[in-house]
Amino acid sequence: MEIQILDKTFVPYLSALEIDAEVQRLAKDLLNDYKNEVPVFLVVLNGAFIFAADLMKQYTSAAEISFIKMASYNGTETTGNVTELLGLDIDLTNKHVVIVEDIVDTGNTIAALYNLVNRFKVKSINTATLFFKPEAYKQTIDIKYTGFSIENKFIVGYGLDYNKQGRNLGEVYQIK
Ligand SMILES: O=P(O)(O)OC[C@H]1O[C@H](OP(=O)(O)OP(=O)(O)O)[C@H](O)[C@@H]1O
Ligand SMILES: Nc1nc2[nH]cnc2c(=O)[nH]1
Repeated sequence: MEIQILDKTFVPYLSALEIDAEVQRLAKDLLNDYKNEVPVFLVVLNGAFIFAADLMKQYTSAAEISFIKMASYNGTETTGNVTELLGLDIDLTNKHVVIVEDIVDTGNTIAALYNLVNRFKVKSINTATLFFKPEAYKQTIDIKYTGFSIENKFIVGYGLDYNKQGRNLGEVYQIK
């Protein structure tokens, strides 16, 4: 069923079951690749909060979890200007870092995060994102753990907002 958020209409795109299956697959891949390490999951607020909670519950091995708040979107458009709103509170030296994002779109946010994380001498850095928009991506950084590769249309739900609303939807909707 269509939904209305503020001035925009959205149509159902991915069900809670489909999302859950993909989160499970990503957790399995991460568990397999980091089985001999204690990775630091760096969760990018706000959008990644639901994905990160579900992913971390299924990452049943030793890990550190920390948060950073970045923002660049205003409505459905990127401002192209990524700002750090809540900084890093841990030392990443010698750590295996996994950035946890809800969505990689233009890649501006990921590029800014890699610059920030690479200020430390980290052992490795990778990204786990639930959504990836290949047609919008402008960076060369490899996104190793990708859930859904989606078309270049605005989505909401499961943590992702439209003008601050819609984050609490359990399913994902696409703009009509
Ligand atoms: O690849 P990009 O074009 O940079 O887009 C991706 C970013 O956009 C969203 O954040 P937003 O700036 O909307 O902040 P939010 O997480 O607080 O919603 C999303 O959570 C990513 O961090
Ligand atoms: N809510 C939302 N935020 C985004 N940030 C970058 N792309 C998107 C998108 O499609 N939806």
